[in-house]
Amino acid sequence: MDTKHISILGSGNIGLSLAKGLVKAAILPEKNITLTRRNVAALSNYAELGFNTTANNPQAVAQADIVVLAVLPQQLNKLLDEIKPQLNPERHLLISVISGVSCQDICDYLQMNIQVVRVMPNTAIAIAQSMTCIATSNASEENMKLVKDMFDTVGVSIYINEELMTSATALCACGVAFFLRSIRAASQGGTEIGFHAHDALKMAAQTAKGAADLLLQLASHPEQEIDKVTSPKGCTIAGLNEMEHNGFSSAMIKGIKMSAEKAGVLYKED
Ligand SMILES: NC(=O)C1=CN([C@@H]2O[C@H](COP(=O)(O)OP(=O)(O)OC[C@H]3O[C@@H](n4cnc5c(N)ncnc54)[C@H](O)[C@@H]3O)[C@@H](O)[C@H]2O)C=CC1
Ligand SMILES: O=C(O)[C@@H]1CCC=N1
Repeated sequence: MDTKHISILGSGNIGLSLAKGLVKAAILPEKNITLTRRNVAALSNYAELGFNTTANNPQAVAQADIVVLAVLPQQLNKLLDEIKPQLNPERHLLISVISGVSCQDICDYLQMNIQVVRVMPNTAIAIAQSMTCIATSNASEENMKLVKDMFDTVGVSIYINEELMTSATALCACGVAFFLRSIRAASQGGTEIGFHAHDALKMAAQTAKGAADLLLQLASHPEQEIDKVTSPKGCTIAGLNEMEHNGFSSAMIKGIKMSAEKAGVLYKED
């Protein structure tokens, strides 16, 4: 990427994961990234690494070409009030990772026609393994490409219609937690049947990684791969059917629907 300066406003879980990913992927050096947080002392480790850290959002915007909005939905309006005087539609590109807030919501609140790209990464961005969905209603093709190139370097990214952004939030961003909980549950099962907890967790995590890679590397369907595991009258189908009798698939589907509904109202709820 040409030497740009990115300011991440609201450097909490996802903001910091993004910052780590950008540096790890050598997209930008620490000195070209400014991290803001109200309690700037909480960023002292990052300051030591060479990131610029401040509680001063307008100053961070003034330094930046790309401004990433990474606060909670209910914290957004106050942040926009604070930075509006510094925003310049000719210069700044806004990237919002905020769930449930449309590009139009941001332009309307700012009363400004500034280019906004909505991006939904997940926390695996810190290790360049994010599934990132990208949408806009007003950004140029050039800026969309710039953002996609950036997020392709820290995982896999796709363009989606903006209307699907809350669905993407549930499936991909919340999804990290869903899959982690299922790995944790598998490890708890493993401990019940004889493995020490740390071994069970490692075994469950590697098994999950292998299962995901079977789909990604072979481009096959889960049921096709499941059929290869389930020997007739065997123990896999016995365990799998027991899980289904207890609502395994149904629980996952209902949870994802619930998260998508909630993601859609986070901004409006406040
Ligand atoms: N955590 C995740 O996996 C993902 C989160 N998101 C979205 O990212 C946003 C942030 O989520 P998290 O990182 O989980 O929340 P978080 O609470 O960890 O981070 C938000 C940060 O913003 C700071 N902050 C609040 N107001 C501020 C202000 N005026 N100036 C500077 N800093 C301010 C807070 O102190 C906090 O550190 C949310 O809108 C969420 O929907 C999107 C994708 C994934
Ligand atoms: O839980 C949340 O609301 C945020 C959005 C997606 C992941 N974390």
